[in-house]
Amino acid sequence: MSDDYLPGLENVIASETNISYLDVEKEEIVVRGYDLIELAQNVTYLDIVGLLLDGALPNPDERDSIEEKLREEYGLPQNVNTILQLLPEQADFMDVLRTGISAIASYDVDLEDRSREANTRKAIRLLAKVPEIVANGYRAQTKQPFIDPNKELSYTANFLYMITGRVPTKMEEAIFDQSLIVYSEHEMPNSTFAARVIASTQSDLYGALTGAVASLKGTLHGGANEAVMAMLLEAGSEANLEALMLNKLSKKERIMGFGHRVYMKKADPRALLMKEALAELALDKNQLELYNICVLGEEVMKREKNLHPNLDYYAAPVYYLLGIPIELFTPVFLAARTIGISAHVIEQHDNNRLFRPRVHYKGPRDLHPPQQSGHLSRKDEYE
Ligand SMILES: CC(=O)SCCNC(=O)CCNC(=O)[C@H](O)C(C)(C)COP(=O)(O)OP(=O)(O)OC[C@H]1O[C@@H](n2cnc3c(N)ncnc32)[C@H](O)[C@@H]1OP(=O)(O)O
Ligand SMILES: O=C([O-])CC(=O)C(=O)O
Repeated sequence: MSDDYLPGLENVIASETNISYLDVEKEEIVVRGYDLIELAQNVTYLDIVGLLLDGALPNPDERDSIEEKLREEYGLPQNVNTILQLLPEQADFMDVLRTGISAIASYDVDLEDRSREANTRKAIRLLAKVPEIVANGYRAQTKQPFIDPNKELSYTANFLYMITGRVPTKMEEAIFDQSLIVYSEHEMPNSTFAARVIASTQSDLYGALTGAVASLKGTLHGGANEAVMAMLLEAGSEANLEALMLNKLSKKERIMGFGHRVYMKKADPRALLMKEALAELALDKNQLELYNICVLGEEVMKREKNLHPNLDYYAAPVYYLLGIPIELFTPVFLAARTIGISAHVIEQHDNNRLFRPRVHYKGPRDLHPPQQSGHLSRKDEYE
């Protein structure tokens, strides 16, 4: 047994993978051989779905076929919608999503089949249904009618439409699609690791994704995008944001949306892309003040802590301007990441080794319980 202990498994290699790798030196997020940022600038989210599931970028016919399969899987069982409606009003939307994903598992006739073909079918089913759980979960909680998926719209436009009730403009659709790509896959974050750990017991994809939802909810991970928006709104102006951030830092509080376990003092390339998207969107929507506030926040953190923004910092205001309710920012992240996590679960099932690490035990040894007189041992009771 190795004696090395690295808290938080920092820099520990936990898997071999053909899916993705963060090459921090080259500032590249390698996804199946491509640079994720270059992909986000040139292809669509459904191309990424094909790439992650099949290992190669789909041609236009193959992409259409993926979209067709997704459309065939649109729709939630009525009972699942009822479950979403029965959750209490104060339910957190990541908990709603976790419940919804857990509930649809029981409707899958392939549930116990771990073959690549069955897992791929499950991944497509999840990709079709998770956006609807996100949208319906929100609509149920806010007492609004559900919006049926619109098969005339692209996968991406339909996702936004089910949330906001409005067909997005071409520009909004393109920016949302780009955000789904940059959120789609990121090597071995806590949520993907959680999913692989679960899958390594030969548990199913739905269970692994459900565990990943719980992981992603935390503010040190996906939950940061909602916390970022809360901070930006609380500030409301550049002057206030600087004061707010300095106050938090003086109290040794973390500023959400900054820092990263792997990038550390380097920039997250995805944040830079979302910053560009924010500039475009802010200009289009006459909201340049929001863009300027964000840029100032970035400058303050660079100056005070030499920390860069991560994806969540710039994705948050982008989602805000797209009209997505703040409580859905992290659920949308999970929806986008469903494909990456599915690819990891499939890879884990294809080449499995049970995760079962050891510990450095630091507790006491050689203690004994008090020997109570009159207390019958189980053996005595049966004699
Ligand atoms: C898409 C995503 O999930 S990206 C992550 C989203 N999460 C966030 O944005 C939450 C805010 N960020 C953080 O809490 C951290 O940067 C993490 C959790 C993402 C990474 O943390 P770790 O790798 O564990 O870094 P660690 O906690 O060791 O921090 C190193 C130093 O930077 C500081 N630091 C790191 N992030 C921040 C931050 N956001 N605000 C203030 N200080 C920070 C730490 O206080 C620490 O300082 P110290 O050495 O003086 O004690
Ligand atoms: O990689 C991580 O640890 C967190 C992250 O940025 C992501 O999941 O997108």
